[in-house]
Amino acid sequence: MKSSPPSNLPQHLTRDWQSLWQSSLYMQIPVALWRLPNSTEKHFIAQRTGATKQCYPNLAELKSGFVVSPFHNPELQQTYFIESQIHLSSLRGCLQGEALLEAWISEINSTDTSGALLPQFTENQDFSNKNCRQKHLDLVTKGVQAIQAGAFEKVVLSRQKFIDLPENYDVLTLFEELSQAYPNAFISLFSLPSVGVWLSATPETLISTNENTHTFRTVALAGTQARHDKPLSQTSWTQKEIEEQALVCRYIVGCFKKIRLREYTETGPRTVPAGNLLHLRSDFEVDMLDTNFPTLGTTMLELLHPTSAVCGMPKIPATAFILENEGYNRGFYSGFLGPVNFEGQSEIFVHLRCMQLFEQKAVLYAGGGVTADSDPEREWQETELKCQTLGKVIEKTF
Ligand SMILES: C=C(O[C@H]1C=CC=C(C(=O)O)[C@@H]1O)C(=O)O
Repeated sequence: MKSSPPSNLPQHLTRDWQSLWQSSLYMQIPVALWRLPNSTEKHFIAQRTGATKQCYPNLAELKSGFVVSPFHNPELQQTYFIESQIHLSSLRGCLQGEALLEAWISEINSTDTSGALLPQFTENQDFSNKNCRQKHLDLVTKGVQAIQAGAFEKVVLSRQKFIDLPENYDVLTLFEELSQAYPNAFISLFSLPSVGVWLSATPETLISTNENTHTFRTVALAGTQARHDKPLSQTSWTQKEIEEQALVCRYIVGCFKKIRLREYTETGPRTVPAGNLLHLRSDFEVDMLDTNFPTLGTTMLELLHPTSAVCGMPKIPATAFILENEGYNRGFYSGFLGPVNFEGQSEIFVHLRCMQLFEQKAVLYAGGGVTADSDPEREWQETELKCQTLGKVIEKTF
C-alpha cells in the first residue's frame, strides 16, 4: 500500500509503508494497521520500544494504542496492547513519534530486510482440509443434541479452513484490496512478534465510545444469508435466524441490566450487508453523560465479551462446550480488537472474517450460531460462505 506523502515530513520519510511493515516483521516490532468502516483514512502504528503488554483493557488508563484479545480471555487479563509510539495516517502524515520514525528509517536503510519472513506454519503438520466437512457436521449435530438436552439455548460453532498462498505474497496488497472491497467493514492487520500476524474484514462492532459526544454504541449481529440483488427491505429471514439474533439482543440488554442501566436506545433489527453476506443487526446507544457512566466502555467490554454472536447463551456452558468440542484453538478468531483512545475515541470490533497469515499459507476461521432447529449441512454451507468474504479477495489478488 502506498501512503499519501505526509505533508509535514521531509521527503525521505515519505516512503511507502511497505518497508516499515517488512522491517517490523524482520525486527520483531509490534505493529497494527487499520481502516475504520466508511472511512478512507488508513492508520499505521508501531511500538518501537518496550515489550508488548498483556493487561486488562481499562480504557480510562490505557494510552493510545491497539488492543487485541483472544476468544478465550477470562477476566480480559490476556488482552495484548500495542502502544502507539509512532502513528502514521494515510491522509495526515506522521501524527506521533517523528523522531522514532526517523531513527527507524535510518536503521532500515542500513539493514537488508529482504529476507523478512512471515511465521512458518507448524501447528498442523499436514495442513489439510481433509474431513473438515464431516467434522463440522458432527460438531453441529452434537451441539444440537446438547441444546435439545437442555445444556444451553444457543452455541456458536466454528472451524478453520487452510489456504495456500503464493511465495512472498504481499500482505499490504491484501489489506488494500480488502479495504476497497468492503468499505463498511473494519479492516485490520496486526503483527505481534512470537504471537502471530492476522488480517481481517469484520462487520461487527463490539463497543464504540466517543468522549467528545459522550456516546457508547454496541450492536447485536446475527443471522446470515448470501447477498442478493433485490432491495434490502425485501430480504426474508427464517424464524430460526430471527430468534438467533433476538438472543444476541437479549444478551446485550441482560448486560445493561446487570449494571442497572435503563436509559439506552435500541433500533432494529434491520438487514445489513457485510461483503458477500447479509446479517440482521440491532443498534444500541447510550449517552454516557446523561447516565453518569463515563466508564461504560470498559464495563461493557468486560460484560459483553464473548457475546452470544460468537459464543452462545448462557455463556458459561456454551464456552465450556466450545472449548471441549471444537477440537482446535480459536486463537484471536472471535476475540476482539481495535484502536483505543485516539482523539477521544475507542472502536473495538469482534474479530470475525479473519485469517492468520503464514509463509505461503493462511488459516481462515468461520462459525455460525447453532440453535435447536439448526441443520448441520446448512451450517457447513454458512461457514463456507463466510470464508468467501476473504477467499474471494485472495482469489482476485493472487
Ligand atoms: C461467528 C461468526 O459470525 C457471527 C456474526 C454474524 C452472524 C452469525 C451467524 O449468523 O451465525 C454469527 O453469530 C463468523 O463470522 O465466524
